[in-house]
Amino acid sequence: MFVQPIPTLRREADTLVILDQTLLPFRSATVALASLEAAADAIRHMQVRGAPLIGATAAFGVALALARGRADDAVLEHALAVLGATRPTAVNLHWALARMADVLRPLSAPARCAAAWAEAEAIRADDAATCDAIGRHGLALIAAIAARRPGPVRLMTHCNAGWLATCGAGTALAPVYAAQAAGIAVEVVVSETRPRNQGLLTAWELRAAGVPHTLIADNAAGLLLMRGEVDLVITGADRVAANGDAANKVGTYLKALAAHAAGVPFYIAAPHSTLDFGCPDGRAIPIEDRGADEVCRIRGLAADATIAELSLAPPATRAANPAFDVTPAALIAGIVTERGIAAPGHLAALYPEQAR
Ligand SMILES: CSC[C@@H](O)[C@@H](O)C(=O)COP(=O)(O)O
Repeated sequence: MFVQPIPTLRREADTLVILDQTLLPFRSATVALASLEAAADAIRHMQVRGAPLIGATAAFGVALALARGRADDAVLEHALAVLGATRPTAVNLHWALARMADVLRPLSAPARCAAAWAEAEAIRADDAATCDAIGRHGLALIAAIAARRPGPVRLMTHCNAGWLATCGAGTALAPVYAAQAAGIAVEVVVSETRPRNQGLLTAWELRAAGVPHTLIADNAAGLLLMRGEVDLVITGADRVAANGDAANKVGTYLKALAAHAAGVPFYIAAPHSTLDFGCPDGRAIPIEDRGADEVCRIRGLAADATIAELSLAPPATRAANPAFDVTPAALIAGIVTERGIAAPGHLAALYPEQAR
């Protein structure tokens, strides 16, 4: 089982201790969240991020709400509503809250608090096990390429779908860590992922794990794919529709298009909590619009080692910031799940109970 070098979240007494991802890759620090509002803010402001981790944090957010006073219906429903409105695209958020609601609604108020902590912890543990299973299935893709030719397998990814985004090994990076454990050489091409630069988080975790990697500007991905410098692309997802269309961090679609044109297989790695059979196709997936500030400003480490923010654009520049895009199923070679790899249109066969 993959062990996170620093837990992305953990319960400590009646608080939730998270690794604050807004400080990475510059500084690694944890923060203790003690209330519903603190948990909701941590999700909104991306102190925690990545679809599975957002879901787990929301589950613990419900426990925090119930631990702070009365655990009656009004408190529970308020917590579910506040957390449910934090970020719109990752369906894991709604999946986790629905799981909490199913367990907690039938209980009496006095029984709810302990049950909420227990269920949140179960969601955390399930996610860790799920990531390991995704790693095992994705490893087969990497091993097949390694068996065909000498040299390291060259894998491209986008955003951060590693351990930082989950409670375990990650989704897209779980096969990379599994390959490393199996002694198969892998090199990862990491795209920067403007505007929030989650690719820098990927570079940070790969560096710590000793996995060779190269950071590229997002716009360099097409050239590398066209030149045959990449063997396969694997990204995570925030929501996969019933037909296999997959929403992920903005820029994923362009990589899938370029991979398709270059004949390079493009895979999505996603757990059951990311599958939304209620969405018939990608057009029904809500796309988060974040503030223009994220496009017009940039954070970095200043010469005095403080984290500094700089303006990139002239004042009052109008900027749009759609945070996700949708890759059509036709561009996806397969979806790597904890139950195996499915062709995008065949997810229901792997998850009949969810598809019903
Ligand atoms: C295992 S995480 C998969 C996705 O959640 C990830 O690729 C992504 O898009 C994260 O977006 P973020 O905005 O950083 O939460």
